[in-house]
Amino acid sequence: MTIQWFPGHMAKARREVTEKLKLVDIIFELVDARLPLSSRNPMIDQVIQQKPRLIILNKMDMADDAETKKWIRYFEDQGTRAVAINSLEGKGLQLVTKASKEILAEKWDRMIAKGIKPRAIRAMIVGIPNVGKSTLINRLSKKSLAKTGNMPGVTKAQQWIKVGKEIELLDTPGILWPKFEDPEIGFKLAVTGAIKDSVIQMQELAVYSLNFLEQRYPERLLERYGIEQVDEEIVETFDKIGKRRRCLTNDGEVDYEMTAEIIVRDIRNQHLGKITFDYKDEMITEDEA
Ligand SMILES: Nc1nc2c(ncn2[C@@H]2O[C@H](COP(=O)(O)OP(=O)(O)OP(=O)(O)O)[C@@H](O)[C@H]2O)c(=O)[nH]1
Repeated sequence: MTIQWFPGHMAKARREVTEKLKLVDIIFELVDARLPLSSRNPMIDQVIQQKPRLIILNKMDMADDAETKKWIRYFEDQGTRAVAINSLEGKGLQLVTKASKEILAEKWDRMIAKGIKPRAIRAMIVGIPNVGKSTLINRLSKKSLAKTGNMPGVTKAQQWIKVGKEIELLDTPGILWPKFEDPEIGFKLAVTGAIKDSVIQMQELAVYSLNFLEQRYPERLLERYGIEQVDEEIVETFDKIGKRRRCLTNDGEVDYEMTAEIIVRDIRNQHLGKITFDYKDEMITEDEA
């Protein structure tokens, strides 16, 4: 699957994030809990440099809980704090405040030791499209609608949202882009809805998804579609699902496009349960390779 991306947009987005970097104490890097690596911008480390960072695995309600735990451990082993939340329902938001305070505790202590009055922690959300940035900002701003004024000394007006007493969040997130060139990542982004369907080849995506489910969640696949076993050739399983779902053309042949759409929709609507598409073991093997 080839998906276009635009280096011009990428450079502009990067510039915007870099400009705002100096306004904040910490970056909230929002990722999709179903794709904790594939939904990251591959240049993120260079973009945010040494700025303290909290990785927020959003949409935890859609990801495999056991895998989410492993991912949090993975990031923390690498020296970056990580928390899992559900922005839609506002679950886990207190972890964001707690972790931010812990990450910045030493810096704040140093400020206090120098006689500087402690102030709210300033933060900015960055993440790829569709990862839930606006939902999180809305959710946090609902808790406290009061917005602070523009920051003095900043030419461009920045709106800050107060999150409790302890955090001030920039009201516009930084948008970064995923790594589109890798077809595997393209499929993962597509099946989780991060890429518009109009640029996706649905049948290819459904075949990728079936192969993935066969490897990782075979029992769910069999149960959902009432099939006894997955065939060696995934196309045959595809065929069976089409027949089961009565996705047929006027001549009684399986309508592959319709079947593909059903499979992808079922995954997105969680009819196959909570699924994580990035696996820590697979990623570690890649890293080590
Ligand atoms: N299930 C679930 N859905 C979520 C969660 N957070 C966001 N969403 C949904 O994900 C979709 C994208 O959310 P947005 O907040 O628009 O994402 P964004 O990162 O601001 O997207 P862009 O504006 O494209 O950059 C929406 O349909 C949200 O309702 C979550 O924690 N759980």
